Amino acid sequence: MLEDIKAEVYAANMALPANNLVTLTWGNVSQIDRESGYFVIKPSGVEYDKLTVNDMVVVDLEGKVIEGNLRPSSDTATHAYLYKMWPEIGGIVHTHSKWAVAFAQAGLPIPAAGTTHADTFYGAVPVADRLTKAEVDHEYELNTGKSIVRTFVNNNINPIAVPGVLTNDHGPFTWGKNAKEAVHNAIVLDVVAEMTYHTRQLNPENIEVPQYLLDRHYYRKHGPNAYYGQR
Ligand SMILES: O=C(CO)[C@@H](O)[C@H](O)COP(=O)(O)O
Repeated sequence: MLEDIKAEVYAANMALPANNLVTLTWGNVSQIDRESGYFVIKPSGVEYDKLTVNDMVVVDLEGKVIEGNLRPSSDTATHAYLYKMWPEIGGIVHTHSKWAVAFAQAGLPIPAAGTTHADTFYGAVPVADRLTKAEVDHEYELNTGKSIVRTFVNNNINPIAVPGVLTNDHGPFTWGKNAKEAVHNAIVLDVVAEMTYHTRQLNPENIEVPQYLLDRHYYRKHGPNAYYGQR
């Protein structure tokens, strides 16, 4: 099982540069095996063109390395916290995709400006609170995870309906049932960030998609009555 997940996580990590979501060694993808409680994540700081499936690191939810010779991603504690708090997610992606990072650095959420957004995110993609100096100085990555969950709890946002967030001053995290779906959501997030930036330039008065259209487009793809694509 973990060998299969290693292959999926490796492929998902390689999809980040392939889709222009990262530069250099930025970003990371993981996927959890809920039976064992272990998750597989990319190693820290390894160039993507040098990465191999055997470099993937298996860690437990405390971040302890279970299998692998390399240090796991520096964001491992963020992934672990999200897996602990949200048992229904199976894969997590962090990128530095440029349009989403622009919104994150501006401290702005990405509003649901159209159906492209609504297909994947049932509402605005929120921006988490700026971390305090104390949160950065001590357990930064864990506190990044806590800021994400706090944002969803305090704003009553369902993380399954809105599978992404902008960490303030930093960049996007997305998630899904597995690593592949989390990468899909990361791709959509950056596309809609760029679209929304231009939409706001053209007509800031017309930025929010009406609720009835948000409902139609989201539930066309999600939920028991979904009819998008093939069975
Ligand atoms: O946010 C950052 C750097 O600003 C990190 O998330 C890097 O983007 C990836 O780190 P590793 O996963 O290679 O440790």
